[in-house]
Amino acid sequence: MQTSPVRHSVAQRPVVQRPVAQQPGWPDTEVLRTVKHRLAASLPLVMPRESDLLKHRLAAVAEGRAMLLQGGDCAETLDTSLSVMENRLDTLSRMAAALSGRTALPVVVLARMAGQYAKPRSSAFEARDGVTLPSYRGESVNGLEFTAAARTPDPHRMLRAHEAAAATLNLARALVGGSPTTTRGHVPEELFVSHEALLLDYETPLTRIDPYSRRPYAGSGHLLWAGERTRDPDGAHIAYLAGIRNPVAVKVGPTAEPDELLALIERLDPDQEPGRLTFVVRMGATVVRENLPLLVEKVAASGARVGWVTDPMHGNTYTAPSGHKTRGFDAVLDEITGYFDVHHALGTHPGGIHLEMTGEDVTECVGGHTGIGHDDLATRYESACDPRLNREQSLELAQLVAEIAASRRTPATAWT
Ligand SMILES: O=C[C@H](O)[C@H](O)COP(=O)(O)O
Ligand SMILES: C=C(OP(=O)(O)O)C(=O)O
Repeated sequence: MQTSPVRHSVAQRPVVQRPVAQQPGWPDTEVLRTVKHRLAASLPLVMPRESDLLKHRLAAVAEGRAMLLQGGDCAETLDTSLSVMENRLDTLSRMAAALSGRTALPVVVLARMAGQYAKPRSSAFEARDGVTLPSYRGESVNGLEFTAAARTPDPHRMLRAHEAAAATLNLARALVGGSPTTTRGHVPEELFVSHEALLLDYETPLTRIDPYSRRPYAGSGHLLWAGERTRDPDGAHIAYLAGIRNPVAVKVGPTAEPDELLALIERLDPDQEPGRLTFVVRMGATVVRENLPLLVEKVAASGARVGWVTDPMHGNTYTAPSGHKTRGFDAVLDEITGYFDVHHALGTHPGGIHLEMTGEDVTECVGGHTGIGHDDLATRYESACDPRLNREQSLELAQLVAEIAASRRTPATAWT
């Protein structure tokens, strides 16, 4: 019989009563309560010692001795397949090899996977042809189909998401542990998983007390992050992240002020624990050079030891004439270049990259050497939410980032 040393859920203990942004309006609180009890009784997906190991690896990123490659779907679906998993891991592995080969730094691979089932939305509702329904918020909340039935939030979906996460992680671990003759292509040597800690009704029941350290850890993934829309230092998401011992990250958008980052550091990393906190900058190519320097300067001056990473996707989204949400490869590259330039000028370590990407040949982002244009978007647009770089675009970008990183060495980067 499988036993787990981490089985005491803290699900029913309210972390703190605070405003909770971006939560679904569950129609039936009794069903919600039952589902939370079932999640609380289920096995965790990851173990505290694995999260501690990731924290240790991320300390090397924060200290300029390693780079982070974080990537995966915008919104995972429940129907992933073996070949999609293999292609994703193979692509991540090749990207890591490109980064590592050119910079001579180890690369920590952190998949957006096995938990990326909940999405924050700009608008709570979507209107089509005079019909208004709740926006799609990810597979753990409601369905993508534009019908009232599919769009009504259903707490049972959290159980299905948990099952899908377990199956995904199980397969990923098998692929990572498998020999090259039993798996197709490359796999990262060591794999960690991450997702946005958006749905507190999912995260809280899966939070467990580690019997060894007696401290709470998220059992749903190795690293959890707070998004741009839920990073209020006084909000419930930051209170939740403050209460767990996993490594955590926070997205930093164009409106972020130095004082907000200092407040986040105070809440999330008061002991200045190496690897505990990473800031993921997603400002947009047009503002990163202007807005980022002050933030990095003020954080560095505070003595905090956070890691910095660029997410060049979320600040560069626009709607193509066909109506598809898309991102341009050139803007993505421009934001990365600006981000590395800022760190180079300040003598700080740029840390790495966070991407929405897939190993499939989808047509969701435009540009890159294969020349995907607006007219191609409809050919294979499969994302349930935001557009991802496809396999060729991801590999091309990794080569270019490796060149940028290698040509902008900073004193804070412990180059060999
Ligand atoms: O991945 C991200 C968010 O959920 C997304 O960018 C929000 O998209 P929206 O502006 O279409 O709601
Ligand atoms: C929603 C996301 O990003 P952000 O919070 O930066 O908008 C995301 O990474 O899925």
